[in-house]
Amino acid sequence: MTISERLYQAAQPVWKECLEHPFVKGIGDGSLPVEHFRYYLLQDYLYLFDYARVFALGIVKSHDPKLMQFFSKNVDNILNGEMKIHRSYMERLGITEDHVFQVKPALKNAAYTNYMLSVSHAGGIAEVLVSILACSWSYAEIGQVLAQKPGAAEHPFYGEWITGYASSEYNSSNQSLVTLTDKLLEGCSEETYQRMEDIFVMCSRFELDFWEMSWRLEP
Ligand SMILES: Cc1ncc(CN)c(N)n1
Repeated sequence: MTISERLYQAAQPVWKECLEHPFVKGIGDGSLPVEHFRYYLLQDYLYLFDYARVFALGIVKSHDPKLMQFFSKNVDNILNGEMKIHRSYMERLGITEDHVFQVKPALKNAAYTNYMLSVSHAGGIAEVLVSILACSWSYAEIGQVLAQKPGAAEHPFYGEWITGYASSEYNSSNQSLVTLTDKLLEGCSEETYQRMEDIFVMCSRFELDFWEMSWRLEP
């Protein structure tokens, strides 16, 4: 098995809980109350700024110009790509960016982003990659699974979120992270792999926490 296949298998029990979470199922069948999604949208917009900072640490920690360009492109993909989904919903919900910046990150949101930033500051490129990979990959999987539900991608409100994360653009960006992770960690010691798996599974658990936090509208 490749490194990424081992990581994927290690996180499957948690990702299965994410796919079965009522918040995620509510997006898939259109039953999610909009106020829950509104809460999630605000928290996730704040989250993505820190997520972009983790990618920026990849630039700081790289000595290979090609790697710096890779991480720089991903910072742009978030700030000017993925966040377009959020800005579109903000417009539909009448939320200004000024309002978003008055919102405080919820406890579990701050815990997640500070964990990713902490392991990435302390570690090297590999730690940066595996801390962002659970985020990127779990959403690619959720997007693909929800898009296969009859009518889900056509839902007048949640369809845009589903098609965004099921898009070939998002999935090819995710695949580039998977490929780079396998390349950088190929032949690593079992001790190094275990350290990476611990980070990947921890971030997967934070992903599940983020859905639960959004379902319960937690402060
Ligand atoms: C909490 C979270 N995790 C992952 C993603 C997908 N980049 C996201 N937008 N938000």
